[in-house]
Amino acid sequence: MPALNPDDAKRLAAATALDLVSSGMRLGLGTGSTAAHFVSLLGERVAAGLDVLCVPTSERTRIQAEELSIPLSTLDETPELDLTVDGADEFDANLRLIKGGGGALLREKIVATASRRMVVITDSSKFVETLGKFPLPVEVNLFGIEATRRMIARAAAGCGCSGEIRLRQGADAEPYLTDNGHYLFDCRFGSIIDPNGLALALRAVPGVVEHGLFIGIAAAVISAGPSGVDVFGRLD
Ligand SMILES: O=C(CO)[C@H](O)[C@H](O)COP(=O)(O)O
Repeated sequence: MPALNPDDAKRLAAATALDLVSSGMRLGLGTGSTAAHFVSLLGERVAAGLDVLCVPTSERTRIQAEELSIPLSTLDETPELDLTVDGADEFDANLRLIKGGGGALLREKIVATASRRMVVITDSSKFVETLGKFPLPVEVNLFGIEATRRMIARAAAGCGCSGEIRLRQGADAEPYLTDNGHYLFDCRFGSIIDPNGLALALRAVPGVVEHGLFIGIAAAVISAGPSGVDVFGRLD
């Protein structure tokens, strides 16, 4: 097989996930460049007659899906979904993920958890032995963020956390605001030896709305790279 560049690999993973979709399904649509490939390919299938109803995980994805005339719903109208397909910033062999690089982790986690199955699509560079090279996004309420930042650092004692507020891209250096009106801390914990323990500790901080550790949520990861497609977990 000829070498794949990362974007081709993302599209290949997305195309593989599309095989899991059939008419009548209610789908969660992820956020990010890999998920955007899936939405684009899904749009082609919808134009050819595929009948699906989709819940987007971000305004960005909603706009893309709307432009492609993909039928959309909200989680309030459609609270149970068959399948969510989304990207990830990192995954390990136990299907644990870091998500939120695109800023949509809260809706992504709500939508994925409301789905019978979550299937992750990535290029193979996202595989890690130990989570934590990618800074963990933590969505926080705007009230008392310095206090919250200190509590996160204490909660992650031993991880050597330094959390930085994510800024909008561009020159204004204003904090990035999520679709839900919150800030994000990008937390450098180093190697996350105990993801379950860290997840529990973060949830115990009152100002933390949600964090980007997805544990026990993904059923499978479709990872595409130079050697083709690898599937971690089960697709059925
Ligand atoms: O979690 C996410 C958005 O919040 C994305 O799925 C994650 O950042 C991966 O993005 P990409 O597919 O662009 O590499």
